[in-house]
Amino acid sequence: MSDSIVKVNNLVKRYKEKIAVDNFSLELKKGEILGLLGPNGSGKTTTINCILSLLSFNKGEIMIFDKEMSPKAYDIKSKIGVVPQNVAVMNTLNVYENVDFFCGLYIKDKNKRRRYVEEALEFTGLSDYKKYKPKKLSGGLVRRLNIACGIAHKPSLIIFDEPTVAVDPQSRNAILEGIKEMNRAGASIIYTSHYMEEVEEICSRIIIMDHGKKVAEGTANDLKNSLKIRESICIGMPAINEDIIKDIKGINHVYDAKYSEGELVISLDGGEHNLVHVLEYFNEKNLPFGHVQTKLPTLNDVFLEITGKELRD
Ligand SMILES: Nc1ncnc2c1ncn2[C@@H]1O[C@H](COP(=O)(O)OP(=O)(O)OP(=O)(O)O)[C@@H](O)[C@H]1O
Repeated sequence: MSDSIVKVNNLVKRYKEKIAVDNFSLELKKGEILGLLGPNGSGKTTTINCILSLLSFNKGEIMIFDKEMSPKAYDIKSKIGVVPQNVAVMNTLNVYENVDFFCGLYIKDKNKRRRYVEEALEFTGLSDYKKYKPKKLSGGLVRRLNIACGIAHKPSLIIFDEPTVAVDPQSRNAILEGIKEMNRAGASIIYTSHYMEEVEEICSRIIIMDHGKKVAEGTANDLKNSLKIRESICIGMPAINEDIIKDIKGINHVYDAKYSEGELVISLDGGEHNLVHVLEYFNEKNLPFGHVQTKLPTLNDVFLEITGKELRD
């Protein structure tokens, strides 16, 4: 078997006139956490649902564990864990029974199943809530239950579709740590999100989507290193004249300098010790200034440079 876990080739999915996924390809290799990052409506969930054969598609090919995926490929499905965007648990069952139900779809041996359910509850921090019905849990704990149900059968491929939407910071951190732990334990993971900080924190590789298309792919560093602007320096100033802006534009590696609303923003295309050079100039000219802040590029800057718009909602 190759080390390819999921391979999507030239996927096209239309909803009537609307093209939701447009010739999209991806490959998840063994041991990776692949991040699918894109704004709302960019096609992430549609792609995931096509990968899982929950949706039919118009064109393309989907291989999982080197086999063609199809709605009846039960041998493949038994090795996949899914944590859907919309919480999918049963309100009439308590926490333990929910996890036991989902685990029981794949694990028939009762003793093994009991152990797996206990491990999933422990892993998601739900051991103290076994008897609780979902309606009695906080939003963050329900999300953790959703995860426990998706991963209890110890799948080797796990797909998370925006698992931290509307989750408090403590549960969010627990979820992200848990995902890293599952990966260390051997699971290969696809993680969709529109939160760039999360994707950057946990993913070994990132694909950025927009309008159903792949617009960029690489590690977070690859993507940021591809930018023209590599650093920005923001300096608070009461006023500035055009000659000074012209001088600053002449400093080594300065790509642009703009002043608005009491702040000068200097963009740089590389170099080292840029702040020192800029402040030396300020000193030399005896220019008054307030706050000074340097900013490194983010994945939002990558998205902005490629698409001309912000990744954030
Ligand atoms: N059942 C449907 N019928 C018609 N259009 C749909 C349907 N489901 C999704 N779409 C459209 O397809 C596009 C992609 O949607 P999708 O839900 O895959 O995006 P997403 O990146 O997962 O967004 P979100 O983060 O909001 O879930 C959107 O324009 C959406 O409105």
